[in-house]
Amino acid sequence: MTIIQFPKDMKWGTATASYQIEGAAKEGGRGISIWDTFSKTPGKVVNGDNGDVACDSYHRYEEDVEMMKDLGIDVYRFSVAWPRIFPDGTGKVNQEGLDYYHRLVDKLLANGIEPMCTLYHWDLPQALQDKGGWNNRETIDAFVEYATLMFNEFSGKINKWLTLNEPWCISFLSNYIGVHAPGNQDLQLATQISHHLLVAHGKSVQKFRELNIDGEIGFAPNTTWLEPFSNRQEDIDACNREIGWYIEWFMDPVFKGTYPSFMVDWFKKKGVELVIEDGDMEIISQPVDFLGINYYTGHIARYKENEGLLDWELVEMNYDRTDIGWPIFPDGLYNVLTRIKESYGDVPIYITENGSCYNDEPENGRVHDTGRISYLEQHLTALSRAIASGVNIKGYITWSLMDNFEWAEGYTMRFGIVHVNYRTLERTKKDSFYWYKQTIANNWFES
Ligand SMILES: N=NNCCOCCOc1ccc(-c2cn(C[C@@H]3NC[C@@H](O)[C@H]3O)nn2)cc1
Repeated sequence: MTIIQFPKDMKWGTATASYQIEGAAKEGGRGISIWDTFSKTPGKVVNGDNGDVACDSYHRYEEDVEMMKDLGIDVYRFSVAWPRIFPDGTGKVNQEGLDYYHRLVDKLLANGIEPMCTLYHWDLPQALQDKGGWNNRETIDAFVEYATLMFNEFSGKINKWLTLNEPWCISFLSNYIGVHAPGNQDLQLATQISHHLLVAHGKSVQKFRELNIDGEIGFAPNTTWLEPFSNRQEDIDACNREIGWYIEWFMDPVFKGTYPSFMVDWFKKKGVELVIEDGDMEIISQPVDFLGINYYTGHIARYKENEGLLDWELVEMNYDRTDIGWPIFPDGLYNVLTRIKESYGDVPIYITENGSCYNDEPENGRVHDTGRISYLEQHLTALSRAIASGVNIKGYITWSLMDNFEWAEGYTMRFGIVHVNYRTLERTKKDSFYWYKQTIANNWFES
């Protein structure tokens, strides 16, 4: 047996997001989001599931914070529903919305848990989408207005802020691949949106500095890893294009002030013409205090001419898979983190999402999610290797505290360390909850 030990100042946490857990979609003055619209569009979400009730965390947040207290976490990463604050996206502020997040944050602080707030986790006010959404540069200004209000309202209570969650999902998954809201399938549109998102990120960081807000700010790109099937340059290049679509496309602008030329050239070949206004890249490359990294899975791949957007295909290597079908590929987490360190230096990193889908159900009041424990062991081992190789890891935040609305998969895919009965809303701590609790208490685990 091996002891996997973590640094003494390691922070441990859990993550959720507003649309996925809150419910109360028509309460407290909340406006409509693009996920309310998308989930109610036939065929978009499995079983026609939606976030009207979800985990009802809007009403049950006190119980949820008490579970976090029992878990012993240092930090809770949640997101704010923009439509609860600005029901029309901009203009009139909804005080009931602010009051809800004050109740949540106050409960966290009273229990010694640090709030980490994600400002945008995909639930754009529909009113803004009706005016072009992220393709309209006015949405950038609306985001800065929203961020400014939140910075001022919660200054002194919230000290860790994330501007955007998974800009690759917001832009490409939602506007090119089209499986997330608003469901467009247009590469030019998606690429331009990715740029507007980065400008919105940079402008809100600028505002954070101007307001002299006490705390730290970053953003949370999602990442993936493709291992080349051979050492042929065409296989290596193909894998670098997919990895670069998630990592360099979003991190080079923030940390280097430019888009990666190998990706710009590739997108240009696909007919994309990015419109960059004077000053955009200077705004985007505002220094951040930390980087959130989300990682779930990786693959083996090789070059295949004219295959998909980036000319690669999967090579099936019969890796174990979680219940959502994603290969279990912990070395990918190590590879992503060391690539980021090599490219961008000693930027402080929180793993802001890492977790697995296992759909185990309760048996006699227990949920024996052994697969999730194994996934955590493997990925925390990879994380400890990255720390040993010098990556500046400040904390690990697992996705997710509880089962919740998994976007296009609805409630069919469970990522929580706490089981949720969606009929009764009863919470049941899974075996992985108790494993994670012990790991947090020890700051080590036996593998
Ligand atoms: N690359 N080419 N793809 C081609 C075809 O893709 C089809 C589907 O793709 C994807 C890619 C990525 C995801 C995904 C989901 N989560 C989990 C959430 N993270 C934020 C939090 O809210 C969690 O719920 N993270 N990532 C889903 C679907």
